[in-house]
Amino acid sequence: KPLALSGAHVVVTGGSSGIGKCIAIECYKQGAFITLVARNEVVLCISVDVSQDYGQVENVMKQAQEKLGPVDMLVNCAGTSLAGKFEDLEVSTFERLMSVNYLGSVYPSRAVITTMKERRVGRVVFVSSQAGQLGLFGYTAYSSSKFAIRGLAEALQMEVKPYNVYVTVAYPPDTDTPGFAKENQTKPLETRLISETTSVCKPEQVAKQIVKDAVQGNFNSSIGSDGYMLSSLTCGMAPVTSITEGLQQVVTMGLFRTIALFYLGSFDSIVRRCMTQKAKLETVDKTA
Ligand SMILES: NC(=O)C1=CN([C@@H]2O[C@H](COP(=O)(O)OP(=O)(O)OC[C@H]3O[C@@H](n4cnc5c(N)ncnc54)[C@H](OP(=O)(O)O)[C@@H]3O)[C@@H](O)[C@H]2O)C=CC1
Ligand SMILES: CCCCCCCCCCCCCCCC(=O)[C@@H](N)CO
Repeated sequence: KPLALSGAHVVVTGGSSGIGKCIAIECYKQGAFITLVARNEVVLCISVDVSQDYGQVENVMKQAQEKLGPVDMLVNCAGTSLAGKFEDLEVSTFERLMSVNYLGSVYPSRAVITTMKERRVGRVVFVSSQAGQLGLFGYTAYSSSKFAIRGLAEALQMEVKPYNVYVTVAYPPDTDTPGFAKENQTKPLETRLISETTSVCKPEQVAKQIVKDAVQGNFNSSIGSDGYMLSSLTCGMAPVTSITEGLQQVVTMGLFRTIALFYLGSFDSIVRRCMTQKAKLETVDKTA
């Protein structure tokens, strides 16, 4: 049964910018009471780093529940990205992305889940990425933190389903946000060229889709035809929301794997081309 957003209490982490901000606005439009959680302070916002200390996060959730009542829907959207070759990324970057993207989703969820189970009401939304469905050049640190979210979500969904609590994992493509602009400042050429396979989405559009899927209790939330293909192809042992979804996965699997092989071939050739290009430039530099 869909969750009625009118009068519901929705907590959005990462709600001060980009996709999270748009999700908050979308839920507000549908009549929900909103708590925003981020480090910077904006309207109606509680300031906390979601990845630092569990006690702090638990406190923030308590505060939010005292003000606006029990949380009906939690959207874990706080996250960050840094692209670079494996050998160029600092080890501390791996730790930071895992903290913010993975633990930053564990803490808020852990703080609200007991009440959701008791009330037999709730939605927990995780914002992964298309880069959480396949590993790409430049995303050794980012992709792993986004893959981790999927494992968490699958295990949690199996635990809480009998309590009428539903988990959604969203896999957005590149989306036009301040975070995306920042990521692009240091993105390797290979990563940029490969990512240009899919077009850049508007955050409002991504937010609308995520809210819709969360309200309906869909485990998977994706956007566009490549998003649809990726989700179908990588369904693995993910929970299935409807018979139609399951049938579609079964029927399309072979076809989508075939298409994927062509994409993989083109990604490898992009990487190879960039490598020979760089080698050429280096010999030119040396002879000059
Ligand atoms: N834009 C894109 O191309 C895509 C983004 N995504 C994912 O969507 C989510 C949102 O991305 P986007 O809108 O681009 O990001 P932005 O960088 O625009 O916004 C990130 C939000 O997260 C908050 N945040 C970051 N770190 C922390 C922290 N440690 N504690 C609390 N809040 C934090 C920021 O607030 P503050 O700085 O105030 O703390 C801000 O509100 C991320 O998880 C990202 O990985 C997925 C696919 C594509
Ligand atoms: C049948 C198979 C179809 C295959 C299509 C494959 C397309 C792959 C493109 C992946 C782009 C990566 C987006 C990462 C966005 C992100 O999370 C960052 N921008 C965050 O800032």
